[in-house]
Amino acid sequence: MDTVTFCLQVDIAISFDGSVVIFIFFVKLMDGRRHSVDVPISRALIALRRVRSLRDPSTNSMSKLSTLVDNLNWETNSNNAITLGFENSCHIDTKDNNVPGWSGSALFREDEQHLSDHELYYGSRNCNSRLVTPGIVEGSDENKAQSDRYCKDYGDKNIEFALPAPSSDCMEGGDSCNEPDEISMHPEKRRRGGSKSKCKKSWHNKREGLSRVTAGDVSSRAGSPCLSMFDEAPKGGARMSFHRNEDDGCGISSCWSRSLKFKESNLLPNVEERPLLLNGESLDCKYNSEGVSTYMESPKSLCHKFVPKSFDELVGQSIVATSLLNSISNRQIAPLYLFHGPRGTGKTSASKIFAAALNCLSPEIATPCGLCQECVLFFSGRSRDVKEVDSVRINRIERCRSFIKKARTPPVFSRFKVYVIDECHLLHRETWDTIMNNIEELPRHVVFIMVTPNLDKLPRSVVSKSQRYHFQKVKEVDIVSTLGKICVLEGIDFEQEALNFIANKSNGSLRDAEMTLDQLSLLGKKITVSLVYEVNGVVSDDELLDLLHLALSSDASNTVKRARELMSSRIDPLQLASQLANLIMDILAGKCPDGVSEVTKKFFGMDNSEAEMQQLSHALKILSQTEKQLRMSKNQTTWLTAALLQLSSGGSPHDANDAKLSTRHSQDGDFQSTTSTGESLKHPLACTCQNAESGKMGMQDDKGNLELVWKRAVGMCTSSSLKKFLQKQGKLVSIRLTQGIAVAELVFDRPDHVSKAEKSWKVIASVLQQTLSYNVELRINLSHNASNKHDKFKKPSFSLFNCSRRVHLKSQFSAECGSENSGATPTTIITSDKYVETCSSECGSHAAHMCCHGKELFKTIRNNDGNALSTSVGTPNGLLQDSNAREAQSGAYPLNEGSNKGCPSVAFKSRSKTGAREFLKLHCWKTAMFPFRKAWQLRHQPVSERMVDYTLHYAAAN
Ligand SMILES: Nc1ncnc2c1ncn2[C@@H]1O[C@H](COP(=O)(O)OP(=O)(O)OP(=O)(O)O)[C@@H](O)[C@H]1O
Ligand SMILES: [Zn+2]
Repeated sequence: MDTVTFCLQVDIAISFDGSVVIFIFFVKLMDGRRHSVDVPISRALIALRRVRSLRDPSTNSMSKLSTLVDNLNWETNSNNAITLGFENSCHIDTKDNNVPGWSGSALFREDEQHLSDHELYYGSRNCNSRLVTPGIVEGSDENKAQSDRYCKDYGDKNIEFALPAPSSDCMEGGDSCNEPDEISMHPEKRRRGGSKSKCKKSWHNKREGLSRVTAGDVSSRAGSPCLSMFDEAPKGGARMSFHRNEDDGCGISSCWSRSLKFKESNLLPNVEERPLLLNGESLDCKYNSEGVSTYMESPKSLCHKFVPKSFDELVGQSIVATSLLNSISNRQIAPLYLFHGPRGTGKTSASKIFAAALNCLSPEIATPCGLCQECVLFFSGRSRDVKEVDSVRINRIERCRSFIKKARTPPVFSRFKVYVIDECHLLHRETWDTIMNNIEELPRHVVFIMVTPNLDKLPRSVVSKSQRYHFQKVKEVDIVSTLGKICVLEGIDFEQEALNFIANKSNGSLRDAEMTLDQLSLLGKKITVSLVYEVNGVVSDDELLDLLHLALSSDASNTVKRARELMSSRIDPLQLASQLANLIMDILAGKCPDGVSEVTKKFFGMDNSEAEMQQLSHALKILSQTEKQLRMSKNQTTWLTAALLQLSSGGSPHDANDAKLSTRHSQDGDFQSTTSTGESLKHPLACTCQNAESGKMGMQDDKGNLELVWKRAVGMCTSSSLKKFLQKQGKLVSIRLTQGIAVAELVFDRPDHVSKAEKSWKVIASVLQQTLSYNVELRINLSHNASNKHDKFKKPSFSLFNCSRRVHLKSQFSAECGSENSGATPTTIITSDKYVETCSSECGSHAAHMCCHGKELFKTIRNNDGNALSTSVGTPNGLLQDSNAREAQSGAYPLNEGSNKGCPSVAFKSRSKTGAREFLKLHCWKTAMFPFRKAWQLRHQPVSERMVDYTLHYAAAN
């Protein structure tokens, strides 16, 4: 009689609602070969019965689940399957035969009476496990109340039915390979109680030899996500274990804090169509009461949704990606990695990808595959061996020690225990010390990935001992193409220009770009450039250029108007300053932004002269200083406006009618090229405006520069005696820029030298003007040392004063000054504030302000705004006669204030652009006594309290 041999094949599965199904098949043996491995059903039952041993994670009590298991209801159905149901409404049901596998955690819900919510680890496409559709077994009413209690008690707890994985000890030669059929409450416990058999196969081997699931492993392998894992796993290791998503108290969160939480059911009917790595959606699937998947928790943002999950998806970091991949394939894994670089460039994402890749079981190089169990565990935020560490929490020393202690224990499932410490610059010195002291001794399976945007804040020893990977800013072109892809995938209508603009403004941060896009997409409109401007509170490049042009043209009134207009409604002052600075940098780099008008494109021509470039770089400096000030200021609009008015001070006045910058060239053509001490030497004034915080423009004297300037200026003197005198006795001690004028301070050691120099002040001012290409205001002072010697002459009540003379480079008209004596130094005003008298007479549209003292007559011409336009001493003849400038003479206003003749408003307005504002603080000072009448530096007075300004037409100075 033929004997037909059968064996039992048992498959076990868990359904959508958390019910457990056991399928038992009778398999006929043919030709002495069996098609499946026979496993005694008792073994499977034992496995499930061991659920009793599960502890209540909150109370550590076993009782509740024991009762639960007691309520298991075994039934057979027409498919010869045995259905295991929980009595009560906890039932078992799988909806689709195509379910490739299972491993899930059941979540007991208060509002539902059955195991309503479970988690599923995706199975491999290659998985051959078989599942049949069982009938639904409804639980009886008798135990409803009891079941309710469980549902309540475990409302927030996950019961995880985790598939066994090869013990990580296999790699480390640890103490256990998994004990068959063990059901443990926790991996740690499992390990402790596990078999001591050694399993030393290399991790690499685990990637190979996928084999079919057989009945021998039924209870665990059915639906294994990655079969290769189980080829090396101990047999039949069905495991059920609690998993608590709680912090273990040592600063290690048990899952990726930023990963999508795997909260909901994911027994997807067609997992192949939802590759894990495509986007975050696949993790957010929920099953409703009908078992139909709905997307419950959509990704929070585009950044979230398009978080890169493989090295391929990491944009613009190919060198880093290649290097990391090679280190994995060459198995050269360092204990400490340091990912650093600007924010939003993919460091954190890359650390996760690398962590996943380290443990990925795929034989493919392009890891992580996203499909193997390790990847699935990891990307669902449930890996127990890859953890994100809160850098702030482990700053407590005991926590740090506990963290290190835990790191020593072998991995639960994976090859490597990977700890990612984001924002690691927040770690304290002691924490670093603890980590670094232990890092050498830690087992090879421990890998730290430190992430920081700020390498400078890390201890040097850490930096030098780690494998550093720098994440560069993502290129604009890469950002644009990534945004484009996202728009296409998301069905967002967009203008290419808008994407270009977003990319341009995101400063190399893909995250910033994605966030902007996200925000714009929520408006539900086509993303256009104007929409981007509006939403982001930025102004277009054309508008910026317009403002910059006005500011550089010294068109004060329009600059103020335009700036106010923009800042009142459209843009934050800080943002405007930063945009302007960026624009200037673009101009300096010869980079023309897209979409600007033809006229404005002229700004970006390559033929900007050196002087124009200097003016721009000067403007850039002012803006950068202003930005610092703005951060501390409450009145940002005013300060930015004030700064804009200073932009023109870096060069010659700008011709408002010309789209190009029009700074005068230095007559000394080779001045910039012959200097040798760097950029600041190219133009001595370029470095004089460092001290904006103090409210002064300049006063940062570069000794070498000043000497050079003085040498050159003196060299231009035609009179050899003067040249000699100035060379020997004179010293240029400072140059500072203010309102487009270079205020040069000369000192002499003796009062008679001061007097002598003053007699030649026009020549000195002129040669300085030629050297600097700036309007020059000259101050001739006695040197500090010398003045100390003459302390006896000082009178505190009057102090000492500046004598300043100003030479205007380009103004049409200038005020004039001078004494009666042609060519002689005009007599300095010898009066104090209280003696100033106001004359109410009018000069056309200009009010004349007169002050008298002794023999001198001073007057200040003010326009209707109250701005002083010029000051005169005595008759205008002195200087004009002295200067031989007929042109200037024609513009000189007459002494007779009542007449309009010679006092054209245009002339004065032009004049006012460069210097009028300074005149607001015009004071007349009374000197102490002879011989200090003109040459003393007022040490304890603000330098801005200026003496009478003498102005000289540029031509006159020549
Ligand atoms: N190189 C990149 N490739 C692909 N996506 C990126 C890249 N850089 C940033 N992103 C996007 O920005 C998001 C945030 O990136 P990530 O957190 O990795 O940047 P980070 O450099 O770590 O920033 P931070 O220093 O602020 O932590 C990602 O989810 C992704 O959407
Ligand atoms: Zn993988």
